[in-house]
Amino acid sequence: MAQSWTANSFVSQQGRNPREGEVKNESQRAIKSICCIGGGYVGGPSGAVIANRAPSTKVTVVDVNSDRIDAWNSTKLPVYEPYLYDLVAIARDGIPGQREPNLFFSTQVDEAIREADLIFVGVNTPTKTSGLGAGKASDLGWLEMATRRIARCADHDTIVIEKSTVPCGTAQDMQEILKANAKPGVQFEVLSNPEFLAEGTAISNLLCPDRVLIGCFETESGRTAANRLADVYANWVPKDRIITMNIWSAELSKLASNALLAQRISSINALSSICEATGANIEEVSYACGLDTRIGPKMLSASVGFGGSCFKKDIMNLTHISESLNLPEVAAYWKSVVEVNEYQKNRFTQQIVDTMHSTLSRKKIAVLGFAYKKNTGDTRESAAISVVRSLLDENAIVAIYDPKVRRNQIFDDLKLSTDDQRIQVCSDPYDACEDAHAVVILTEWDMFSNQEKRTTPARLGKKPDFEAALRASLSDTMRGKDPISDGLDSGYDSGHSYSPGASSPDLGSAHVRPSTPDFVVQQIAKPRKQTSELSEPQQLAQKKLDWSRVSSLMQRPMYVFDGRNTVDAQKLRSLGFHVVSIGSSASNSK
Ligand SMILES: NC(=O)c1ccc[n+]([C@@H]2O[C@H](COP(=O)([O-])OP(=O)(O)OC[C@H]3O[C@@H](n4cnc5c(N)ncnc54)[C@H](O)[C@@H]3O)[C@@H](O)[C@H]2O)c1
Ligand SMILES: O=c1ccn([C@@H]2O[C@H](COP(=O)(O)OP(=O)(O)O[C@H]3O[C@H](CO)[C@@H](O)[C@H](O)[C@H]3O)[C@@H](O)[C@H]2O)c(=O)[nH]1
Repeated sequence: MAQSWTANSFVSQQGRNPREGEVKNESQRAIKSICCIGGGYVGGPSGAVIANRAPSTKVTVVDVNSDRIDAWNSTKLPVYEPYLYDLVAIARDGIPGQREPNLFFSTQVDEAIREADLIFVGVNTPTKTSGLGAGKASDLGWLEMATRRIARCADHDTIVIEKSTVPCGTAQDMQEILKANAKPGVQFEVLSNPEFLAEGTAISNLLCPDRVLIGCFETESGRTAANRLADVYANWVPKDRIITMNIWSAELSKLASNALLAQRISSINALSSICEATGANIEEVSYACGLDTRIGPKMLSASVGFGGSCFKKDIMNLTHISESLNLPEVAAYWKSVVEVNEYQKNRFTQQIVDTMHSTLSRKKIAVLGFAYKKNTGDTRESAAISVVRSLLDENAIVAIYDPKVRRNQIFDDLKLSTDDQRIQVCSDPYDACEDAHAVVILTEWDMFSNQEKRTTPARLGKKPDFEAALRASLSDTMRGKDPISDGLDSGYDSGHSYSPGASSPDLGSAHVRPSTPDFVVQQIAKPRKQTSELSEPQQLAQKKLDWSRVSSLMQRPMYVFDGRNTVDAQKLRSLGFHVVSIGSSASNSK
């Protein structure tokens, strides 16, 4: 695979974004038709948001999986994501008298390719399970198939966007495949536009992204294509958040972001085991560390381990790339992030067994939550899969409740037949808890929490103004001089992320999530009024678990193992539960 690891980004080479000051020409005319290949967790929500924010553009999401497409065309979408249904309904069905439908879901892949000016390729790129690089490298088979299909079908110049997460150099490969197979006279320009949405908050992330990265080849046609894609995003994303850079930087930035995020979780999880072995409490440690603005509070919640389809896959891919570049120490560094995650899952199960008198044999364990995180029905790489498997190995009977994961999915993930008597999948959490010896919380669904707001960190007031504080501190010694305007060296470390005069960053809860912007709430308010239904997130919020009722149903002694620090342990202890939380010392658990 062709790779250019030394290429500098346009931003650093030119000292400015290359989009600045460029004049639009004919080849930059507005994009009229967009195709998203791959109608999964990325393609579906991305298509819905583009269609919603660019109502004069036709957006067609295509997939080879007809069940998925049927679901996108129904009222039961194939993925659960707060506010997704509302956005899909507006763009797919239109609003009488206000807007025409401009979002379509189809299996007619060739037709959608032919019609499109711009094609997002958001197909799956899972870790290879066999062959060279098995367990580490990405399987690029689906991406290559989609690329060849574009080359075969497109009959006019088309911009092809690599949306899937891929190793560096993949865009170059796509460009070569397209060029070699193009119809006469048809030109393609490949861009990298990695997606940073997190499931459960996809709509917020897509509507209000921290940044949009557009990587392009350093040619005139590359920059023109990047500008045209930037114009699509400019329908709703502020221009300063749309960053253009070289294509390899964009590809690597995606893997790098995930690796850095996962590394924080493995770091805090490694610290959680030190807390358990001492008298420290991980929530307090996480809060204290997160107040340092260089560290910040996000992605610092200790847990039973990270899951999801991305972190492990992308870090193993980075490991593989490092090995291929003969950088074994770098490979070992990133691999250790995944190893600590495995350790955390095993450690949690070990705690359950140790606490329950070293045997789970024939004991009923209620598992609350099976998805890899709240607000999604996705179970890919969920920590729950390995924990439940270990519980079964200990001969426990496991009753599972999750508000969004389908019954068959759970059996598939556990590789068990649906008539296996050791597993009960319950549609009611109280059925799962009835006669249980222990409750194990594996997903942080708000409905399991017994506290108003999850996690301890309180919002702090605005950070004191640096200049004012400096003036106040030095006024005595300066004898009338102004320490700032008179050029006193403050000794301030410019490496700090906090710069004098800048406003304080958000110091909210450890698992900070952006809220849905007002313009979405206004739009979705209309269909809701007609049906007077509650949105799905609202319905879920109303189903809060009654822990007193749970206590009346369980066997004695009652254990709660909180793998997500979701409950207020003190409150549960007052109801007679014995609570074991991640990262609290055993002496605090009684
Ligand atoms: N899930 C996330 O939160 C997330 C976030 C950012 C980036 N990503 C990346 O985005 C990509 C897609 O992820 P996902 O979670 O949406 O995957 P997914 O498995 O949910 O969806 C991929 C879809 O692509 C379809 N597909 C595969 N080959 C096709 C082809 N040739 N033509 C038409 N359809 C085809 C599949 O049938 C499937 O429905 C991956 O590279 C992933 O790493 C995922
Ligand atoms: O403080 C935290 C935050 C998260 N998690 C866990 O980490 C996993 C991943 O969480 P999150 O990052 O919120 O979800 P993903 O949907 O996997 O999103 C990640 O992976 C996507 C796919 O590449 C990227 O686009 C996103 O930016 C990146 O956050 C989940 O199991 C969480 O429960 C923790 O244990 N502690």
